[in-house]
Amino acid sequence: MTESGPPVPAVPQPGSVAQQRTADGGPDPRAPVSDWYVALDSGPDGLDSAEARRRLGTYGRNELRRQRRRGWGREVARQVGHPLALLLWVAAALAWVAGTPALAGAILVVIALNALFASVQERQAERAVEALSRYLPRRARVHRDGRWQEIPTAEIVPGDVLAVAEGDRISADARLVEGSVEVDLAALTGESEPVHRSADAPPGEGGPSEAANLVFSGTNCLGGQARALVHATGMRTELGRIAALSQRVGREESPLEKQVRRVAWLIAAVAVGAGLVFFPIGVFAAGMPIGDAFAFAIGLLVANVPEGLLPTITLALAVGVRGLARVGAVVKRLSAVETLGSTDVICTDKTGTLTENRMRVVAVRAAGELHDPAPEPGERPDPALRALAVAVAACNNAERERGDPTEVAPLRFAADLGVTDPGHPGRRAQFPFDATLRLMSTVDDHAGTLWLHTKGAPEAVLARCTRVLTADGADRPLDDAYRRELSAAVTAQAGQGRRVLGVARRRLDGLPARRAEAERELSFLGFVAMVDPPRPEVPAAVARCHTAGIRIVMVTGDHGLTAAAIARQVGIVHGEPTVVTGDQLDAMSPERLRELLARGREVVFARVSPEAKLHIAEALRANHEVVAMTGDGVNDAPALRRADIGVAMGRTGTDVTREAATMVLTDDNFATIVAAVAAGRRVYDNVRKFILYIFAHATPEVVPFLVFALSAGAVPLPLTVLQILAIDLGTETLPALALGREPAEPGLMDRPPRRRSDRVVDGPLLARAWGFLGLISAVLVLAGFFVVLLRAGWRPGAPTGAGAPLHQAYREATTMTFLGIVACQVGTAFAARTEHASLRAVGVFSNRLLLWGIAFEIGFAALIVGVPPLREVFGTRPPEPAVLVLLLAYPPIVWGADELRRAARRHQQHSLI
Ligand SMILES: Nc1ncnc2c1ncn2[C@@H]1O[C@H](COP(=O)(O)OP(=O)(O)OP(=O)(O)O)[C@@H](O)[C@H]1O
Repeated sequence: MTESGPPVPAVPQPGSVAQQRTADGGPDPRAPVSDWYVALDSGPDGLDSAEARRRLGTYGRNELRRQRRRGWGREVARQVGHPLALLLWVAAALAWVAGTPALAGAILVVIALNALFASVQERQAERAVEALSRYLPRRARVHRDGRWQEIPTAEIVPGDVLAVAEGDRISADARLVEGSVEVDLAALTGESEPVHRSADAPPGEGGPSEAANLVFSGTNCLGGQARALVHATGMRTELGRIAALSQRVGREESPLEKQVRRVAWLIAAVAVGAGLVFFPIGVFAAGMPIGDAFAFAIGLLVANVPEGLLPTITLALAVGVRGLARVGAVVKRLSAVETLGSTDVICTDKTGTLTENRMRVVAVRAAGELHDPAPEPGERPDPALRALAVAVAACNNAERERGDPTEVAPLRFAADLGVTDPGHPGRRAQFPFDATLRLMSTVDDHAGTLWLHTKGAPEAVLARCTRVLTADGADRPLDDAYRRELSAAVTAQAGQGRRVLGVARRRLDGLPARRAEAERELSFLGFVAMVDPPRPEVPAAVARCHTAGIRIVMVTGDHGLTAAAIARQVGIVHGEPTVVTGDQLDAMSPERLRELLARGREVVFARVSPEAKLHIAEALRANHEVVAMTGDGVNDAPALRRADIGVAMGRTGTDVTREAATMVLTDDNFATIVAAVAAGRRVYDNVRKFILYIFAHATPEVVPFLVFALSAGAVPLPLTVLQILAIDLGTETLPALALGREPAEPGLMDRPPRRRSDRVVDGPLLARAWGFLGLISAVLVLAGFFVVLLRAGWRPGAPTGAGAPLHQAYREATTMTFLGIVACQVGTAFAARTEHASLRAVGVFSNRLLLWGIAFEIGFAALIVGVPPLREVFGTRPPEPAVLVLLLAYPPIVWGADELRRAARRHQQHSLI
């Protein structure tokens, strides 16, 4: 292979694979491996970096190209055809037919602006989700330059030799050249039943996905280990061909969005109803000209159809997603943000999530003697201690500083005793760690003698031991009394929160065929006990959960006492928790489990197999709790899928769990889950804030109209159609958006989780919006209106139409109403910033965007009132300065009243406690 050589074709080479391709053009799996190496100009050692780089240039990155996004035109067209927009189209048509083309034009502008706005928001939301892949770079192990290297999967090229191991998501199409694996082809075939793929398997009949020696991009390895020769990458893979993943990021509507959609329709119906009711009242009771009444009815309808609500919520969720990614929690669905906020229970692993996963051996017991793991200088270990060190060094897949910490720590301990086994030259076979058996064994040839070395959970190891090694290196039978003594010694270590590994061995005469045959009649060598300190930030995060009414259930594969001790150390439990072991769990009926998990109980699950986690998730959900569950291994995937929020570990977790999870923690840290819950609560709160804000204007808009109607026209209409439109679709938009970015309110994590059944728009919200903020605003606004009219000498029933002497005063009065509503909405915006706390607690100026939004609101209103051509369009005329100054009082009155209301509520709640 030379750097300047011609590009290497992925498959075709005369006389080899090329001539044996299958009918659909794929390589023929029947060709021997040697032919494949030739065809791909590679070898068992893979490529060198220079060649790989060159091929990357030739074949491109190993990525699935996304289907092109919808173009702007189509996106806007979609928004223009949105059902709520259709309502506006009807209104525009009616306005046109009724002979008010100006209004029809205004409505068209509204439709266009809304469509544009919604498209921008949706795009931003989509981008936020797509950008998440940056936070979760996928990596793969390939053999290059004569050694195994980790590279980004996008850089895999045809000819690479790829390592495939349990939990990996396979990232290219490849031919197995060594080993065998269980794979889940669901992404390709839809079949989720795992299939066996082996380098030596005879290829099956049928399409390439049935070939028993091929693996494919996008499928998951559920077990085993293999090496594979990559033959297709990127869009040339089977997956690329069917383009299953090349679609846009899937987006299902979240419950919140569904609720809001329903609310939007309800309000639209109310708006239409209001328009319909107004028309006859305007014409018959108030004697309005039919055309004016019609125009006003349409205006009322247009102003109140909440067409911007849904995209705004989508954007708020997307902003939440982006914020979460920054704190280390990558969520894969927008709706997850919202679910997170209502989390009732977090089921968490222990190792690595609550603890640092940095193990250190602190005690060793061999031949009945407890040793300090650090030997005195020059000390020579006795034969039993040495045998133990040899066993843990051999039965180990870590390198000195790299690998599973449960393996690194014993390896370091053995090295301190002068025992190492780098590269395991004598290893003949391996039974990898099995989380259900809790054992790992290797068969090692040491100086011509074949040994089985086993390490694992002490009770699992002891159950397979019949003998024990004594200090002088002799074997003696393991009697019951000694068994009890050993168990007590293990218990003493576990009770201090230590992880204990039992170690044993057996002399073999030949390679055992099956695991059960090998792991029996062992000779017990002793145990090592390790500490794994809790992460420093965890106790505070646990305390935060408790004040937030969120329960934490520890679910671990570790010993019950170890689990309980760590749970106590980090504050998850306070007294003696109920410790339920995996065996007890398996024997339990679903009802009993539900009862056990009922609220208020302190439960720790220990020695639990990953499969049992599924039952825990199910029981909690059956108790109507919203469950977040962590996991890292392949077998955790079903439980993660079953939980409301499956949480995978980004660092130590497997690709398979990451795939199954809703949220991936880039730092594996429990505290990040809690931060994510807080973020979820904040997003939900903010959605309520802007709904409150945009609902509040309804009262000051509708009450003047009621006054007009009830007075049978003696009081003129205090607001014109276009002025209503200017408020609802102009001045108010930016402050509403800014409320979606509010910082968290103090006390966010001091209240219990929201119930699943809670509605985002509920009675108290409506009462506050319409009955409190809205009503105060309506009173102020009407006061301003009447002040202007009365100062001009108006009396009820006096004509105010065009040409009447009072017409200019009437224009000033409607302008005062318009400005009054704007001013009140400024106060409402500040009030809406908090639901419970005082604004001082969050900081009056802490939401910069809102300040800009309000500046825009005031600027926009000033233009409408101040610029002569706009005055003509909107029918405005600036009132006298002496009246205008009244407006300055409106925001503080509205806001202050709400501050008092909140203070009173806080006081009431406080005295209830
Ligand atoms: N590499 C290993 N070799 C042998 N035994 C192991 C190994 N890793 C863990 N064990 C044993 O198996 C038990 C369960 O381990 P497992 O990996 O299932 O739990 P875990 O996932 O680390 O714990 P947690 O669920 O708290 O994260 C451990 O307590 C230990 O006794």
